Amino acid sequence: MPRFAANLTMMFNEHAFLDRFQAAAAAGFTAVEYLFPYDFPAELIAGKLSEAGLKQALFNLPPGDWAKGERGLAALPERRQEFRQSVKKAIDYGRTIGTPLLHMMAGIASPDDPAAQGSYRDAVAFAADAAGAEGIGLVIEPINGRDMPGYFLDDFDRAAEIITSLGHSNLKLQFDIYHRQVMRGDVLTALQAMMPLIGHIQIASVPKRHEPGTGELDDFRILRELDRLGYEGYVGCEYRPAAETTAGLDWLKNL
Ligand SMILES: O=C(O)[C@H](O)C(=O)CO
Ligand SMILES: [Mg+2]
Repeated sequence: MPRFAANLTMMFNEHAFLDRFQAAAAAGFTAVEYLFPYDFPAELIAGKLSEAGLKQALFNLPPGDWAKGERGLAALPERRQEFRQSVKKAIDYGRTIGTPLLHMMAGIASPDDPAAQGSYRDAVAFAADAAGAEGIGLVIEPINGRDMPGYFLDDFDRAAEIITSLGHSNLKLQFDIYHRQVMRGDVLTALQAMMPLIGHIQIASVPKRHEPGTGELDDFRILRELDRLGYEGYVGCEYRPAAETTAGLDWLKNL
């Protein structure tokens, strides 16, 4: 079975964020991911990882003003300077925390807008170069429009084309099984076809985004397929527990 990373933004919400590291370790996780560490000093996050004996799998670049509905800056040409500062901040955090991957969100913009398209491609190249210079990988993730209306990167094939055409060795796809099923289905075929491009995978049940094994997909068959396909990255558990987090972990114990 693949290596799993607890998503501390979605899971263990019974605890304050900084206490979730120990809670995840106590529940048997060896790695974590989360959206944003920026409310805390990077050194404090690094200390929590070390105390809990956890590996960092991934976190996101700053998204702009999340509370105001911003979901990334890369496709917003008027925000180029702020975007470039966000890349530096994420890399500074990544250097201190020790993450192998950073996820760059695209932003709320029309995928048909040529200015947004140009801004996004330039941003991906800039961020991949900057992260690569530090030995860090960059992933981009198609996100479905039901959960995130107006999100620029709303198509797996377009994400694959950007990755392939830009050709950065550290630029990979974040394949969220939940989003794939909501957007397009055809999960196993897409995983097989895109495996050379995939740097990170996430899982949650569809449609409720709860624990794997509680939705319309045979999540456990998909996880076995990842083994067969030779996937060696992490699977991020980016799901909202249906009830108390540890009470919902039988799916992991019974794998
Ligand atoms: O929502 C998701 O699936 C993404 O993984 C993310 O990082 C932004 O919410
Ligand atoms: Mg995701």
